[in-house]
Amino acid sequence: MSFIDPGEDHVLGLPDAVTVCLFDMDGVLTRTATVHAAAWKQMFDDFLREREGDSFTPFDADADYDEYVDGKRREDGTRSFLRSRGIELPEGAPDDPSGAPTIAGLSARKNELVLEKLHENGVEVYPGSIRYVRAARDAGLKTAVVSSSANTADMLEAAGITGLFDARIDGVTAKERGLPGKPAPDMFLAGAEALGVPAAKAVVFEDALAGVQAGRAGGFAHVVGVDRVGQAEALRRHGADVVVKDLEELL
Ligand SMILES: O=P(O)(O)OC[C@H]1O[C@@H](O)[C@H](O)[C@@H](O)[C@@H]1O
Repeated sequence: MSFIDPGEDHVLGLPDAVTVCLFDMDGVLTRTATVHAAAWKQMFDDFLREREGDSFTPFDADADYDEYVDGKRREDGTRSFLRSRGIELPEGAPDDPSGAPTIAGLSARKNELVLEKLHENGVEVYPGSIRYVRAARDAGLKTAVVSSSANTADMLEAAGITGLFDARIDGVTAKERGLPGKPAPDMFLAGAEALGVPAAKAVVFEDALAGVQAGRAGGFAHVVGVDRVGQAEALRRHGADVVVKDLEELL
């Protein structure tokens, strides 16, 4: 276990070997996990109502989101929640109409809803996280964003924080390179590789259960769980070495 003695002088709460920080985006850097959760709920509830009538059991934007959807690539999230309800749909094609009863169609509808909500409300950051990223860079560490979202580049741009990262591995690059999504470690490993280090020199910052699981599976030097929703124990169980409510706590 890589518990860090708070009495020792570790830079930014990290083991000495660490030279690279890999940050998840939604829920770690930006306040967008709740936007995703709301879009998933609207999409799944519309689908379930249509399929099962008004007595359907709604998608739980906390429990179902955390367990089946959070941190995963879009289509993986769609498949994973439907499977939890015993529903198997055809994969469909990328140009399926939004909302069509296929994995592609429902995933397209979810993205439409996310983009609508972000367009209305903009993208907010967690100021403590941004201070932490700046402090890491000032301390000479390299930084990357590793997010399952295919909207990562636009979100970073909308939040005005693109320039704070040396590399980006996201839902688009994962698809291009055929990388399996979180909880597989491949996206984080690609992030470390992009910055020229092995996993043993990199730290993962994650708020999603699938994300800390990916960090643990990749053999990273340290996995920091960021608990925004009161799931500290579950984050530890899935692989976090330490859990904080905000990265500010590590400054
Ligand atoms: O639909 P997008 O923007 O490609 O994002 C995919 C997933 O990206 C993850 O970062 C979020 O935790 C999920 O909620 C989201 O669904």
